[in-house]
Amino acid sequence: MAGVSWKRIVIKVGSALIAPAGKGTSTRYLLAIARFISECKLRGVEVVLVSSGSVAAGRSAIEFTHQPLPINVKQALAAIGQAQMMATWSQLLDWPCAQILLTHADLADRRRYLNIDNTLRTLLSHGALPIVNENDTVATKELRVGDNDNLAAMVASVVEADALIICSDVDGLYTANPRTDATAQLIPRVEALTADIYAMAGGSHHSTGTGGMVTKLQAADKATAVGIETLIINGQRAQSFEALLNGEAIGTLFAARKTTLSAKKHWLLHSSKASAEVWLDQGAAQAVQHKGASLLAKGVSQVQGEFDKGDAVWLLAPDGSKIAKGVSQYNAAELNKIKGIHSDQIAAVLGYCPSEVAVHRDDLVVLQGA
Ligand SMILES: Nc1ncnc2c1ncn2[C@@H]1O[C@H](COP(=O)(O)OP(=O)(O)O)[C@@H](O)[C@H]1O
Ligand SMILES: N[C@@H](CCC(=O)OP(=O)(O)O)C(=O)O
Repeated sequence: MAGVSWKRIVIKVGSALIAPAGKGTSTRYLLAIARFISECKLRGVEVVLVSSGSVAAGRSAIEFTHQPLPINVKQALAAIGQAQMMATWSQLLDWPCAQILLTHADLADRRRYLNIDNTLRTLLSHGALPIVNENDTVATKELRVGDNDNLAAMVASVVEADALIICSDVDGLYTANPRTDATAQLIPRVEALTADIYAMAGGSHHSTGTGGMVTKLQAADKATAVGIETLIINGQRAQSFEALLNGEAIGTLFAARKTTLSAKKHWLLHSSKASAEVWLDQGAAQAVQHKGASLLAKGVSQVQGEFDKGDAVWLLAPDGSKIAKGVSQYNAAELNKIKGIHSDQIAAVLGYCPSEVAVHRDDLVVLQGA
């Protein structure tokens, strides 16, 4: 394990640690985490904290009996609790704490993404501690990441962290949910996020948690894919942090994969939002998947969903499997008109031809295993 030889880390802290009683905030577990953060910073490691807990913190102010909480109520509680959660961290840390609230829409927009990147790096270079959470009060279903495990992986990718440390209320990934299966065994190291590994993960057992182990595996998948090693540790134990500082093995370590993707392609793959689908004919699917080719309008057989020029879209093989994600040079209506035709006929059909290709190879990522 790399221990404190890391240069930059992202630490994600779940609601169960911030609000062990299910509401309000408590320093019970945060004290050891704050000490760990301070020790890392003193040793020259840059730290970004992704902290959940605004909804749970807000619950101390207003009592709601409905379960699950309606979305508008969660948004109201987040608005109350975010300030309380930030204040609790600020009390425990001798460093300037900077609040960063993000939605998926912010990360999916290339310009906003670059601004987020700049702000985070500026804060780090000035010794501040960025504390990131989802902007729950403004995020609708379509705009949100939905859970802070995946958000933390995206943030780790933005700042090109060496490690993502997910602090939860369980020792790591077990072969099954240890709360329901007494025979479950802790897995100390995972080399690849296979279907067998995903099959081990269950949901959360408490009402403040989002996603349980499933979203932690998704986060590990995202982070390790871009070369960031990921750890799930028990943030309720102070010993977890002592072990990390001593470079001892703890929790579950997900080994980083070797990556050759550019930063732009990382963004495209993990942060850009794509919902529309562009279906390819067999020849185009082969060329995109195996020959590093751009997608020409001629190879497009069907366009499903709405998108603008510059939006990310999924590229599908004739059997409907997703083979790549790319930025379209045309909006959905235009691509529908020019699908199946040669590039030199685009101007005749549309009256203009801003691009010879529908998706340029530089703006396209082929999915691994596709
Ligand atoms: N295979 C598994 N190994 C470990 N924990 C699991 C597993 N499957 C489900 N879980 C559950 O996931 C929980 C942690 O996720 P969650 O409650 O969302 O925490 P957090 O608030 O830290 O994000 C554990 O407490 C456990 O109940
Ligand atoms: N953004 C939400 C937390 C969402 C979330 O992922 O919670 P958790 O599973 O406890 O990390 C909040 O601040 O309450």
